[in-house]
Amino acid sequence: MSVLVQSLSLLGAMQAATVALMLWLGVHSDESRAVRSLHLRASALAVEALGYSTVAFGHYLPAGTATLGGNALNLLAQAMSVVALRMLLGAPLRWRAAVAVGVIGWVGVAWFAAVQPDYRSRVLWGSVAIACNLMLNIEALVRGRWDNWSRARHALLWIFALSLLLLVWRNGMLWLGDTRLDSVLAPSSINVFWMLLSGMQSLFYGLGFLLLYNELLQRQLHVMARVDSLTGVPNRLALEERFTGMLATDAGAHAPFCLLLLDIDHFKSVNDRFGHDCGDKALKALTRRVRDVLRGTDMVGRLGGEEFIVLAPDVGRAAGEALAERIREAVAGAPVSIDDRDLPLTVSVGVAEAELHERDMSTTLRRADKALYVAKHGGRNRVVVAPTYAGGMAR
Ligand SMILES: Nc1nc2c(ncn2[C@@H]2O[C@H](COP(=O)(O)OP(=O)(O)OP(=O)(O)O)[C@@H](O)[C@H]2O)c(=O)[nH]1
Repeated sequence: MSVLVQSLSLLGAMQAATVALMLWLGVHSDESRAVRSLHLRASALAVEALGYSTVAFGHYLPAGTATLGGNALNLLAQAMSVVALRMLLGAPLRWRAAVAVGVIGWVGVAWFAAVQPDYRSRVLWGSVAIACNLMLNIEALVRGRWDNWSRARHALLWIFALSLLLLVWRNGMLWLGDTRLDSVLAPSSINVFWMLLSGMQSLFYGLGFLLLYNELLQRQLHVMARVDSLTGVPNRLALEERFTGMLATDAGAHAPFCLLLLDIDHFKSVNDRFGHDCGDKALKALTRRVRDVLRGTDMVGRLGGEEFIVLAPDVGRAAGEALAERIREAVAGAPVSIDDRDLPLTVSVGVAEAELHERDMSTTLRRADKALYVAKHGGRNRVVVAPTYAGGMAR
């Protein structure tokens, strides 16, 4: 079976153009870094498709166009891809390094094509430039936190490692093998394999890129779904997940932990007197005030409205009550400053120690809520501890 390199180039061009279209049209348009990186990668693929086309139609173009133009387009596409991947990963873009690699790569290729024609040296020079780009990609992938490792990162790393191997194989065959070639268009198994595999590599890289984008998006959504958009603290879902996690640890390690339910007193009057906007700022200020009292292991989150929850690990009923007192005093101790206005705030707190038979947050929350009700009816700005199942209401 014989395959023309030109036919494979045309196939490579069509593959790159198809993946480019998929990346362009497959995501909704917004100004996020991830979408911009995807569009940049799509543009790189479009440039790559042009590069393949110059090789495919090289015979119809003026002499030297396929070599000089094709390599220029290819190196440009590579530089764009490096920046795109780094943008997606949030790594420093290194676009100067990517452009420098492209320019130096192209000057070398042009030198060994026009000034001192030598096909093997030309390929070697171009390969070193491609290898530098691959190393920039690999560096972006392996930097950062290891708990960010994902299937997409592994897949991309494999694709880049195999691309490096392909470069080594091609140069090894050209320098050590018997075949003497003078062009990528010359009919030979080395050229056919090179063209076939490099075309597939850009296809796989495009798909790996999309996979990584998808994973990052899912991660972002996971985080967004657990943050209260007004105050920036964990929301109810995050609190429930943390509670369940603490319950599992508690069951294993027999360490007690407490849930504190905080409710701002007479918050309606803040909204009524100073407006909803001022009320929002008061909620943010209160969150900061509570955070300042807590240890690093405690978690404060917003249940909704003017209600907050504090989850305090390794804290029994007595220590939970003391913590709630500290929070109450910190809030009541000094007014919060909002728009040059000093606003006195107080909170009522219901405290409940989680019990081992409670399977999720709602049961403990119900007991804390009853304690909070008692605190509100006892005059507000106070702490009440919920009874254990066996005992009565504690003060
Ligand atoms: N600004 C602002 N107000 C909110 C938000 N969520 C809930 N509220 C307000 O919080 C107030 C809660 O009022 P109530 O449930 O009557 O409670 P309260 O006035 O704090 O009285 P007590 O809890 O009984 O001390 C209502 O006015 C809500 O509109 C919010 O996100 N922003």
